[in-house]
Amino acid sequence: MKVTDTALQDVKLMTLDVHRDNRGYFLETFQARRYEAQLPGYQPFVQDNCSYSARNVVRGLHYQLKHPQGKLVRVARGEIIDVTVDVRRDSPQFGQAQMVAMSAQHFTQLWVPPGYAHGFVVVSDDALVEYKCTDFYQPGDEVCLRWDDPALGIDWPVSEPVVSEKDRQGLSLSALCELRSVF
Ligand SMILES: Cc1cn([C@H]2C[C@H](O)[C@@H](COP(=O)(O)OP(=O)(O)O[C@H]3O[C@@H](C)C(=O)[C@@H](O)[C@H]3O)O2)c(=O)[nH]c1=O
Repeated sequence: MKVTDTALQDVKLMTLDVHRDNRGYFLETFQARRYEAQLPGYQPFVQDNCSYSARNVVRGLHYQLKHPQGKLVRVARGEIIDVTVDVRRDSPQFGQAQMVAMSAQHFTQLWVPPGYAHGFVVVSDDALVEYKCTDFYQPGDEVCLRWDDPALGIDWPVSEPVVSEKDRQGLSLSALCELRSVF
């Protein structure tokens, strides 16, 4: 497994080792000892998620305030542009966002540590996104950062986004700063 730094501290892009033979291929998508050694802020995973989306679907940007989740994200089918935003209280890179292209074809995986908001847009006909989480889903603790807040400077590669009602109601980064001061 090759681990590559990204523009955001502690967010890592992995390229998985693929073992091919005449039957097809095999790959390890998680191995506790190896990931523990290589992922900053690693904690054991307690939940596995999977979402299926059509082209132009935007999900995010989500995080949990009191129970932040680290996420190990993999695209099992299709292609996405993954977006992470540092929302860690007191972080010097607070509010910084980055886009990372990920596809099933390239066998990549992204480590999004606790304290980062996460989302993605589907840029293929459809996409199956699987991710492991280091804490349980707690809807009452979830914060939704508005995906298209201009303050984030994210140039989403989508002209007709399909967005949930919840995500349309997301908070701006400045509203988040006010919320931050409460906790
Ligand atoms: C996230 C989640 C949702 N749900 C339910 C709630 C709701 O009825 C339905 C759809 O939920 P959402 O609209 O929040 O799904 P979605 O927009 O796909 O939410 C996900 O977005 C990506 C970007 C992430 O990073 C994830 O952590 C998660 O927040 O599934 C669970 O039961 N468990 C979960 O862990």
